[in-house]
Amino acid sequence: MSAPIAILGAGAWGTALAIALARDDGPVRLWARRADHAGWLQQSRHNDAYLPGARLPDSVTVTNDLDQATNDASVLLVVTPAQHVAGLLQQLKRGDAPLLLCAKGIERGSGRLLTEVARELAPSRALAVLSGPTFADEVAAGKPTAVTIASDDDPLAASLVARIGSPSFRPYRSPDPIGVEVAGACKNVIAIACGLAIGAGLGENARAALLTRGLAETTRLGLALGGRPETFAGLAGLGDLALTATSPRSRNYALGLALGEGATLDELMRGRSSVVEGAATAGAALLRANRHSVELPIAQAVADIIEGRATIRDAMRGLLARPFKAEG
Ligand SMILES: NC(=O)C1=CN([C@@H]2O[C@H](COP(=O)(O)OP(=O)(O)OC[C@H]3O[C@@H](n4cnc5c(N)ncnc54)[C@H](O)[C@@H]3O)[C@@H](O)[C@H]2O)C=CC1
Ligand SMILES: O=C(CO)COP(=O)(O)O
Repeated sequence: MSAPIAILGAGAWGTALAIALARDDGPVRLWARRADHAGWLQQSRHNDAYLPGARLPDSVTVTNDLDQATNDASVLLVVTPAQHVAGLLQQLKRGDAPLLLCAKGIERGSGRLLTEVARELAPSRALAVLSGPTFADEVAAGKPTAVTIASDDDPLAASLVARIGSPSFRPYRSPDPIGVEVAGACKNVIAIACGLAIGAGLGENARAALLTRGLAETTRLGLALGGRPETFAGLAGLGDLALTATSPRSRNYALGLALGEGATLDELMRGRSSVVEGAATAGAALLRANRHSVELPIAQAVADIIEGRATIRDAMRGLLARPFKAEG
């Protein structure tokens, strides 16, 4: 029997990962923040609030007790929204089980990548990052999916691939956690921009241009932070962008689409429980990029719209008025 895997966060993605990783030979523990939610999940085996239609296998135990979830676990998957990762890590006891960071975002206010947050708050633990084109409902349904697992520690990445991989959930190893993180965080911002373009009637040419130039600016930021160029053409880069920035099933793209069609951010966020990571990451990515003198025009436009500094029309006009330059 393998050691338990702990999945910290019982939203759509944590639930889908629990289902994908459940095996007869190794228990999975799923930690939910709220006791009532944990109790309901454990009893009903369904997560109607975040992933309707999926069923938790019997080898998954749900708890809201963090110590119980993490005790003796071989690895802790961190699957809360990015802005809550620091809060979660602060509650973790010291330990040496590695962290596999599965959230996609950059910390608002500090501009920190999640590996940087984890290095500061959980210094005793080895780190890896999981990212890629992964709609949670498809993973939960066992549809074929490929992801990147990246770590500076190659034996750790290899052991995670061996434990997590299956014919329908195929992890590829990468030595570039920084590139993978930057790609996964920024694709949400670019997806908002692509939704905005379609919602505002600018057309599919405009969306393709935003997607491509969005990947170029993401790559610039990633390289400035120490990432590798090939990562941005991989699953966590182009792969996830192709999925998220073209599908109304993406929450980020759908937010942009609705804003472009005239809804207000207030209307779209009011009473909402599911996360739209790109809304917070747009400003956080800019903050980080400014420190490295990297220009992110598309993220700037998205942040200006989301943070109320520009109308969609003015922000898009600003992008179109930029000087012509060499591609790259
Ligand atoms: N849903 C998806 O298809 C995928 C999501 N992700 C990433 O996984 C992360 C989690 O997303 P989802 O599971 O989709 O979220 P979700 O929108 O389904 O659920 C939100 C989750 O956040 C939790 N939460 C709210 N406030 C919190 C707090 N203060 N502290 C801790 N947790 C809190 C809620 O309890 C809930 O579990 C995000 O970074 C997302 O980008 C990555 C790949 C796929
Ligand atoms: O990260 C995702 C797919 O890879 C999910 O995207 P959304 O958060 O935009 O729904």
